[in-house]
Amino acid sequence: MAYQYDLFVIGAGSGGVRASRVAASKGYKVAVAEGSALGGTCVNIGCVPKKLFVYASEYGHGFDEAAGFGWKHQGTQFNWSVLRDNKTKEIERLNGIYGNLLSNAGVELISGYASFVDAHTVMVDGIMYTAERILIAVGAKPYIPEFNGSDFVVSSNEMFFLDELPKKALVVGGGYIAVEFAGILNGLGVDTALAYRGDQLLRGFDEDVRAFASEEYKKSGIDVRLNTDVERIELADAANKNGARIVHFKDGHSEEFGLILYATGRVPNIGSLALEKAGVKTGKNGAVIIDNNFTTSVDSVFALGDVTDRIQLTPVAIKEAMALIAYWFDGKEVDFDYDNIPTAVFSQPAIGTVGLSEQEAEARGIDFRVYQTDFRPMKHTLSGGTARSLMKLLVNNTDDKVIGAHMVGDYSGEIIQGLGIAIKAGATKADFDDTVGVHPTSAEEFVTFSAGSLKERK
Ligand SMILES: Cc1cc2nc3c(=O)[nH]c(=O)nc-3n(C[C@H](O)[C@H](O)[C@H](O)COP(=O)(O)OP(=O)(O)OC[C@H]3O[C@@H](n4cnc5c(N)ncnc54)[C@H](O)[C@@H]3O)c2cc1C
Ligand SMILES: NC(=O)c1ccc[n+]([C@@H]2O[C@H](COP(=O)([O-])OP(=O)(O)OC[C@H]3O[C@@H](n4cnc5c(N)ncnc54)[C@H](O)[C@@H]3O)[C@@H](O)[C@H]2O)c1
Repeated sequence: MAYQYDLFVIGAGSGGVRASRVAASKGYKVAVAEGSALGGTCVNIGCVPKKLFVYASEYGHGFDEAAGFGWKHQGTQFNWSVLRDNKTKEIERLNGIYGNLLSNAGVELISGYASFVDAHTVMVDGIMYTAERILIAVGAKPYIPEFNGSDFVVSSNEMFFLDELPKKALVVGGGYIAVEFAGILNGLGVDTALAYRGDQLLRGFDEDVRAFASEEYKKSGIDVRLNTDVERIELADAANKNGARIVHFKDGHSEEFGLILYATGRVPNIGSLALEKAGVKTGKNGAVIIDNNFTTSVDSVFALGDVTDRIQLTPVAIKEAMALIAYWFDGKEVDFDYDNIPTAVFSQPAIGTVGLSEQEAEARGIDFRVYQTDFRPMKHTLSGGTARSLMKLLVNNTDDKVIGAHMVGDYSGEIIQGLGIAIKAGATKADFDDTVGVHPTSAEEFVTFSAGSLKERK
């Protein structure tokens, strides 16, 4: 049977743009449907605007720190609408670039939300499109638990377009988004509380990293409240929907906040797809079930990125798209390595991590040793700041290979990328030791760890 397209991609986000553009450049006839702005979550309401906000909020601390270096200024003023609108202009510029990338590659862009008609047909705005292959790359959306007053909270989506910044905010959650936005708000001068229901923030990260980061967040001015859960929320003035909210916590105390951000996870964004019409099976939280080659329960339908609920990171969605392209065009079975994915949390201070945490290495029964240090970064000898940095290296005793690297401190995200290459290439502790340090940097600690830094493990 002849189809209109070789490939129809649903969603022009991180994974969908890469897959459609590369497939078209290799000769496929490709269309991509996008219901919102080009570039998806990362470009519009994720990584990129978030990082711009992080830069903005770092200045909030920078003015204070500058005095020790001789700078004097007469007070400071922050204008939220300037930041918000400059950010939006930059994102619109990026939307244009994504449009050009797609059209230059010969991809047909169809504006609107697509839904399945059958295993080879989708519909957008009442028009049917047939394709030999259909790729689901619709990403994820915020999950907010339902409770009395959950209508009075916002998700990260709204944080990028607020009319104004509140004086006092509550962030609920303990993952990437919660700690990043708590840092942003705090740096921009908002009195910020971060409430997490568990014992410690950032579940899944190395325990030393979690404890250290949490202390640093407190030092930076965030009111970190662990073992804290919200019972219900109400408007302070029922007639003013945009006004203050009163949060009633489960421990019985109540408090007023101008804004409440729920950063309680993200779930696959399958609501508009009518997957059942194609027979595509889903699992927990609606994640599209795929095999190693990103093929769903239906041979002609594929899925990648956040909608599969594996690792929700932009470079992962992009790499998955490239692996799928190699599978389609070179017949190469996919062997995607989900180990050793470097990642950064752009909190303040930032966290960089790659490889195993101490707890994961223990759980795998590996015989390993840990080098660890924490120190006052050179900048703070004059800044008056009290922030410290943490660095940690895990080494397998059997073959001397470095199996994990973790850092809390300025530039962690930048530093961890290089360590990711070394660990992926199988570098040993001896290779790290043989590498000449870059002086004076924090990063050089990773190549100068000696027996004196060995951690005594329980
Ligand atoms: C606040 C925040 C900060 C983040 N920061 C980082 C970071 O710093 N680094 C990092 O690596 N990752 C970060 N992420 C995660 C990253 O954004 C995602 O992992 C990545 O965007 C996933 O790409 P994707 O292609 O799976 O989906 P997306 O990029 O979400 O793209 C999916 C697209 O599909 C469209 N769509 C949905 N349904 C339909 C339909 N039926 N028809 C047509 N189009 C549809 C959507 O509008 C969207 O444009 C962040 C996420 C958030 C929310
Ligand atoms: N820098 C980055 O690379 C970056 C930044 C932001 C997001 N992301 C990606 O996006 C994903 C989603 O981020 P996220 O922070 O929303 O999710 P997350 O899964 O990292 O964290 C969700 C948090 O909400 C808590 N939670 C869940 N249900 C709750 C409830 N009912 N009440 C109170 N707390 C609850 C969880 O315990 C957890 O601490 C991340 O896992 C990450 O992969 C990456």
